[in-house]
Amino acid sequence: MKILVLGAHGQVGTALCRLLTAREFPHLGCGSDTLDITDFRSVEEQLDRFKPDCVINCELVGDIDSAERDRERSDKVHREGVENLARLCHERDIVLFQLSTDQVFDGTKTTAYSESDTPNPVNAFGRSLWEGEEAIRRLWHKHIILRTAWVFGPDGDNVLKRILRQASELDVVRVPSGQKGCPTPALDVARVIIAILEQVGCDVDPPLWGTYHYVGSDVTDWPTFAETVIKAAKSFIDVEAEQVEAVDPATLGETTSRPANTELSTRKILSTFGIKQQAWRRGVQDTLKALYEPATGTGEPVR
Ligand SMILES: NC(=O)C1=CN([C@@H]2O[C@H](COP(=O)(O)OP(=O)(O)OC[C@H]3O[C@@H](n4cnc5c(N)ncnc54)[C@H](OP(=O)(O)O)[C@@H]3O)[C@@H](O)[C@H]2O)C=CC1
Ligand SMILES: Cc1cn([C@H]2C[C@H](O)[C@@H](COP(=O)(O)OP(=O)(O)O[C@H]3O[C@@H](C)C(=O)[C@@H](O)[C@H]3O)O2)c(=O)[nH]c1=O
Repeated sequence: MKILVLGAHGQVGTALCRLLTAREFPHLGCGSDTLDITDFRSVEEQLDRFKPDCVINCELVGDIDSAERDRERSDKVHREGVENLARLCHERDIVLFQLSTDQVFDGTKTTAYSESDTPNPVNAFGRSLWEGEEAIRRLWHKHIILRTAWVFGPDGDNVLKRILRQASELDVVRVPSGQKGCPTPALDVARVIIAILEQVGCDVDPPLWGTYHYVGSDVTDWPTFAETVIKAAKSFIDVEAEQVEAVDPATLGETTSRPANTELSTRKILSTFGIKQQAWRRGVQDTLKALYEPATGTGEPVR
């Protein structure tokens, strides 16, 4: 199977390309410098040049606050770009693997969201990704939409790295209160993508196309995540921070509302593909090793 990875220089894209190389999958990774998803002509040309069997879209523009400030940009990448991609994949019979987000849900549920729960995004970011998902469902049945959340890892920028920066400089690490979710190591997302691809590539009957959730176990909040990171980091670096404080998100510069609870259920991915959730705490250890012991960290921890 020949694979085209879009967003190849991001957290998930980097981990994925590394794994694809290690497992000898023929693939091509493109960053925004080589392929801008909003340049419809270039996307078409690249598909016709490389002729992939599968496109994995790991693109993401900005974050939740920047998507709110520049809705047009967010719509262009997450909705229009994805819609175009789905149309082109349909025309060429290419499997489309799209990553999506917990932010499609409104957070009012008190238990975990399953794939059959109806999305109701509360911010522009979640809305544009949800509309991108819907375009795929409308246009091309040979797709996998994989929703994940709170992604962290050694590559790119993320909350874990922000916490480490604060912890090495300040006495108190401040993180947002009032949000529950499931942190997910980027490397685990990459492994899950490959595990799914290996199975959908086998022409199983009934077909396994559709929407799935994968997140790390178990559900937590930012203060608990920060405490875990700081405790683990003490084995690797000098840590100043003695305390984690949960604060009003607005005081950290958050200008956009986030859902209060985005716990995602992973029952469907387990029952369909046999993919088990991994503990995010393990991912914290692995990430710290990859950051501070790069010579011993292979990027693919042994489980
Ligand atoms: N990060 C998270 O917490 C979560 C992520 N996800 C999903 O996982 C996926 C990967 O996320 P993650 O790896 O963290 O994202 P990153 O922000 O780390 O990487 C996204 C990549 O997308 C590329 N990109 C942005 N705009 C364009 C464009 N117009 N054309 C082509 N490429 C573009 C950027 O490329 P370049 O660097 O070359 O500019 C960037 O490297 C996303 O689809 C996202 O929806 C879901 C839930 C949570
Ligand atoms: C800038 C800053 C933010 N924060 C807060 C803001 C936010 O509530 C939390 C997480 O920040 P993030 O940058 O991950 O962004 P945020 O945009 O909240 O997170 C989301 O990203 C998108 C892509 C998703 O799909 C979600 O699953 C989720 O991971 O950290 C700090 O604690 N310290 C800081 O210095």
